[in-house]
Amino acid sequence: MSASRNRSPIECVKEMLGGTRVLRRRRFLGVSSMWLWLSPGMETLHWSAEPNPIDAEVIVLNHVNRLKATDREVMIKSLDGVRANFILSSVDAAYTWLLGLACLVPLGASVESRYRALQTRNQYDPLTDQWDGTPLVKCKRVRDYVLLGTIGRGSFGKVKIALSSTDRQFYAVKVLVKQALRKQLRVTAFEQKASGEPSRAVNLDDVVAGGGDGTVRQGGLSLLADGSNGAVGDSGVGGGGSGSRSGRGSASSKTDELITDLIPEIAIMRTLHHRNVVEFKAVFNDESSDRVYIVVEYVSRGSIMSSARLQGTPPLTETRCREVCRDVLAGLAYLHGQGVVHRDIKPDNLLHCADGTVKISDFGAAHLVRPPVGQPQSTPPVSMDAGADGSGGAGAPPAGSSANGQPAGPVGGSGSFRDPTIVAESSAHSSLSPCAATTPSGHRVTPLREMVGTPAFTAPELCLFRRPPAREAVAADPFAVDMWSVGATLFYMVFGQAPFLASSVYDMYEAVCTQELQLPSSPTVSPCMEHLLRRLLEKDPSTRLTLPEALQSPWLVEDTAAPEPTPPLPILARVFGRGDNAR
Ligand SMILES: Nc1ncnc2c1ncn2[C@@H]1O[C@H](COP(=O)(O)OP(=O)(O)OP(=O)(O)O)[C@@H](O)[C@H]1O
Repeated sequence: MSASRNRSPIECVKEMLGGTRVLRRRRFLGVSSMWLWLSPGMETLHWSAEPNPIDAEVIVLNHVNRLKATDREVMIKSLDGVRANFILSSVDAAYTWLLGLACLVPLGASVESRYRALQTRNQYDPLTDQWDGTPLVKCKRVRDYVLLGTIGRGSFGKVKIALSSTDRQFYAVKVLVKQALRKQLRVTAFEQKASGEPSRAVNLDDVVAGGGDGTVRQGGLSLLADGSNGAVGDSGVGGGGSGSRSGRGSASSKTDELITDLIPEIAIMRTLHHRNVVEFKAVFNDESSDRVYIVVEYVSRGSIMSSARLQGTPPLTETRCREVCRDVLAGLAYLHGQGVVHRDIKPDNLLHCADGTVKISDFGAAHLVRPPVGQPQSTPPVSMDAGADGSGGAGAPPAGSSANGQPAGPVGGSGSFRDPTIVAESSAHSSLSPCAATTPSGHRVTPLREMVGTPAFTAPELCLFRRPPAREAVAADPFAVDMWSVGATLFYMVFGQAPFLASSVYDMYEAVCTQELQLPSSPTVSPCMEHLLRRLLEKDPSTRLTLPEALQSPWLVEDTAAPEPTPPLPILARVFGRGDNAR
């Protein structure tokens, strides 16, 4: 029996969300290659020859009255008169799509398969399905999210795909192991002290470890922040959703506030809303398993590339690099406008949706250097150099914090809790609590820690051994570090290798700081792209291309001015019947 026959419908649906390359049969013109994918809400099927399509064709699955698979071909027909035939890469793939689609079309639709009767489609409920042989009811739950398979691994833990039992959509859940976080926050505390930032990290060790003061570990799951508007109750973690309700006292609430506020990834992500930035959904603190769960939008095609190897990765075409670069710069323009430096832009942290849109992910190294544009500063500025002896700066507490360095109440923008179990809400207006400082020009910034991000993509001014000049450079334009990373990422995408190669982390930092940039001879890139790469990878941040300049670079805009001719997409409805391809 082939692999796909063992797949549950929900696994087929997950594959359809990521999309696949297909040949589309056209009556007179043979076949044409295109991308086929399921919408995140699982209501419509789309196909297009182009990534980022504005004219993708669509079938509303609720209108489908016939599905048929024969060998590698899947035929879909709808009551609207739309009919489409797709040839998949294998018989298995065709069966996977048929089985997935069969769950999503009306029960009255006829579903024909040469291979097997599709009994499972009657009254299909994904929550009664199984994942990898385990019934969903037995899978671990985090509140309403049923944790399914692992889709990625990072330094703090795994990233899981999860199904929400409320809206029945997929999400990505980042599982942070508090032990790893605690180590990181200790480092942060040390760095804050070394850099003269007023350190709030005095409580972190106890807080993140849970139970450090003997009162916070109460064996329950709490929602720390969410991105929705609905009221939220408390429930637990466990098989079948029978979690225990935790009686959370003030110590636990305080723990939650501190975790939400002090894990920068959470504090920053919950304020962000942009089509090129992965959307935050919720965060839970599980006191019993020593984990924090961050729920975010599921980006179904995953990373655009893995940079696990420094060289030898198959490169992307220059055209695809341009599309990715446009999306990344649009996302970064938004982030920088919000006062956020990402600091870990690399191919692995750029995720692509089924329709080809690229989203910036992983805010684990992100830093808020100033309030969003247009938002008043809420604390008196502190001199960048103040407190270099570790005394905690000029004595001004961070925004939103009390004099003793504890967060002062809710950190959500509304300033009040909707529900006692919600510690803070996702809000575009949330005020974070950075430790502030001012540049000589009066621009308020937060000192940036050195040695963040990934060495091959890290800007020279963040390299540890160049500390004294680097600090000035970072203060002058803290956002320039992201522009370097965009340059290094673009280099990696087009050449399949990092701009500087080295055999150790130290050598890599040295190469980044001192080695001259050499472009490989193959593949050849356009002069405009070469110019952009060289300008982004300028070692001196004061002469490096800025984001507004990059957005105007000829390489990026040339294609907009004169788009490559693309043949109009054939609309099968015109061939086979009445068309209804409007989105
Ligand atoms: N929202 C998402 N949708 C789909 N896949 C995701 C999502 N978030 C993360 N992933 C996958 O998980 C991998 C690891 O995620 P992430 O980079 O957030 O973890 P991390 O611990 O921050 O990693 P790092 O060690 O690079 O800091 C990503 O490279 C990606 O493949």
